[in-house]
Amino acid sequence: MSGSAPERPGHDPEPGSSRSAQALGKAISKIDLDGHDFPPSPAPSSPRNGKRYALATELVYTEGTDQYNASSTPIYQSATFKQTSAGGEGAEYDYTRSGNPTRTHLERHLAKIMRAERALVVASGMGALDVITRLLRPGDEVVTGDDLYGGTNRLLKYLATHGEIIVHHVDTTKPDSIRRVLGPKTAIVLLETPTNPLIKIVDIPTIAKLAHEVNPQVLVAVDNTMLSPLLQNPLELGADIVYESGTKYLSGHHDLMAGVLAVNSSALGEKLYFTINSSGCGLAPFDSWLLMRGIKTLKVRMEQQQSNAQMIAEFLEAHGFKVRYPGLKSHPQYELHNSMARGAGAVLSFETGSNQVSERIVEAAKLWGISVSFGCVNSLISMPCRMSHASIDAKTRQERALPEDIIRLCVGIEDVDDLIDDLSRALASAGAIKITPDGFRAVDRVPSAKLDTLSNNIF
Ligand SMILES: Cc1ncc(COP(=O)(O)O)c(C=O)c1O
Ligand SMILES: N[C@@H](CCSC[C@H](N)C(=O)O)C(=O)O
Repeated sequence: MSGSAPERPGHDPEPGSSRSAQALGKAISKIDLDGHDFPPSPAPSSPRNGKRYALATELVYTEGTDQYNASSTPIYQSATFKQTSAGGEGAEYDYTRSGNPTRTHLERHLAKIMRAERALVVASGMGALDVITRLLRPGDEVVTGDDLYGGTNRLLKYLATHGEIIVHHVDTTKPDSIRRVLGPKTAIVLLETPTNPLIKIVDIPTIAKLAHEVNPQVLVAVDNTMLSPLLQNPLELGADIVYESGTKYLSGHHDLMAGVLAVNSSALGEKLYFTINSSGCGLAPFDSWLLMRGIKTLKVRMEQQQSNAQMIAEFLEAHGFKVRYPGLKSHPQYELHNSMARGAGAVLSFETGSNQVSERIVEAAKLWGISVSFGCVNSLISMPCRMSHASIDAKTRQERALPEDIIRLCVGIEDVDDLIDDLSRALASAGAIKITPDGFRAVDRVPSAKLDTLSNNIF
């Protein structure tokens, strides 16, 4: 029999028939068979051109230029690169401080996932902030928050003391308090959101717009360490520079230190690169390789950490603790956070009303390691005022209403029931809970006057 098969409603054309070929042709006309719409990976220049894969795919998909097609980009553990001519013309690399193939591969991969024109990697998160602050000149002003990572506060204090930089610490949850200090001398507005450790949310789009209106030269820099590019893209919210501690979620295993910077202006990217090359803080080849490896599992790690964190936050809140976590509807800036981010992250904090009780909880926990930092696959517990934020003096901590008893939980990927059991045991043995007919409740040690002050102060 010749000719096409008769059309039968509800049935697919027979495979191999010309009708089936037509249907296939129609379907695949929508498919970019040669992949022309997709940028190579890592994208060499502007990853914003053309079609993009979903982030989950982009995180793991990379193509290198390795001569043996190595699946994992090799570690170019070499300080120098031989040149083919005395003038070194045409050579991409000469010296690892200036550039290294493993680092370049990582930077291009990061530019793609951070939706940036250019990404740069340095030796630590503080190194990244240091590179940004080298843009400042004596007399310049920086506007920043009153709840900041301790190390950030320390570097800014150093610059104020030794670098003739004027630093304004204001409540960045209130754009009006930023407006009041913005002026012609403002060079950088430096934001953290959620803040570490009070988990306050800062409105990046409103503040960026405001700062650029008052002074178009202002650079809005956002520390995105608490969320990572998986959950928030500050460049798309109006920031000029985003930086992160790669020591945290991006690497995920607490086995390296790294800092990441990303921008959408090539001129700004060149300035930052100039400082990195001049000061020699570029990330080493081995750490670049290790960070590249960590990034591939960012999504699976972060999703598990975040879902564990949500359950732990709800557990603590349900038992009467005052919990700070943007995944809780009780967070006063829940809506604002969700307007900017795709998730709440995995860092939360809570108070007990007593330094001694907090100390006992931290020391009684077993699965929760007593450690600074966050973003690791293991769960961590800490008292910020004694640990990560100890470099902020006690008087300043008090002025900024940083509760001394605050406990920070940085949730890992373990089984959530094990984490909750371990925490419950620690709460019980520290005397932080009392038995009730329905189970247990937090012992209320917070004086009501203090609670009023706290609720006026966002919480
Ligand atoms: C929010 C935040 N930003 C920056 C840093 C600095 O990163 P690093 O320790 O990699 O220098 C940290 C922690 O150290 C941090 O918590
Ligand atoms: N001793 C260190 C403390 C690092 S804190 C690391 C991390 N940002 C956190 O918030 O836990 C220092 O003085 O910097």
